[in-house]
Amino acid sequence: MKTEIRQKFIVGNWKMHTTSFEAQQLAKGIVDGLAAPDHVTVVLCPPFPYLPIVGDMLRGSRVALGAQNVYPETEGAFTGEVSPNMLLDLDCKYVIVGHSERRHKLGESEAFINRKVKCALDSGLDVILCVGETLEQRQGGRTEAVLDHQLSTGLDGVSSDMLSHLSVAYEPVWAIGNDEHHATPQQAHDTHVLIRRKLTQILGATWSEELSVHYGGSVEPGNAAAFLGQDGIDGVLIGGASLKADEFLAIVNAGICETEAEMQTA
Ligand SMILES: O=C[C@H](O)COP(=O)(O)O
Repeated sequence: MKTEIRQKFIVGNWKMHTTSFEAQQLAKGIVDGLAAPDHVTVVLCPPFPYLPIVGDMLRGSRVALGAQNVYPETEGAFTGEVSPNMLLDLDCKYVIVGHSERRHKLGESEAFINRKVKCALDSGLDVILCVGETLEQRQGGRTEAVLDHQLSTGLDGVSSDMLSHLSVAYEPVWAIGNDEHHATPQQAHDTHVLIRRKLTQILGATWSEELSVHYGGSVEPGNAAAFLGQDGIDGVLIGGASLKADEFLAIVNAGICETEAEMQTA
């Protein structure tokens, strides 16, 4: 049985997928099919160019708009970058920071990710900070040390009055979009325990209990309930399965069922 009930999050990260038409249709399919009650937060993170189109589709619905990245300055000579204010101007509420694809494919450093976390929070965005170890790090027994470092540096200097706008997503790099290696719900749970312990050290017990910690890595309709049913997993960050409205909605429904089951046993 879960020890507490935190708001469930179901976040779709479309990564660098869809055309403008597909983005519009996908958002429409999700809005039309959604029956999420208040205790489930649903967020869609389309590519930057499609934020306005998707934002239009989400207006008046229960689905929030999020971005996949942000630059840690409010404005200036930063060719090709997008500021927190621009995201807010497009009605974004959330932003993903420190996704493993940006850490490993685009070389983002811990210090840069920390600047993004603080700038986005200070600007008024809600931040989803991603952390996770590579397969090599896991096999080398370094998972806990890697997560400790990512959390300590990522959250360095974040003031406590901003913490209600922060959540953490655990995404083992080896389990993302990977047909060969999948994390089991038990592995995800065990690592969430490590993360919660580290959050307690950094933020104190009260904030650690308040903060939502999500799981991401090959979540799909068939396994979503097993992940969402784990004690300490408060939501899921979905890549591939968020690109089909029916699959994404099935995962949202798994979140609704898990939360209602928890409410009955609380
Ligand atoms: O942001 C989402 C994660 O990278 C998970 O992606 P995936 O569901 O395709 O494994």
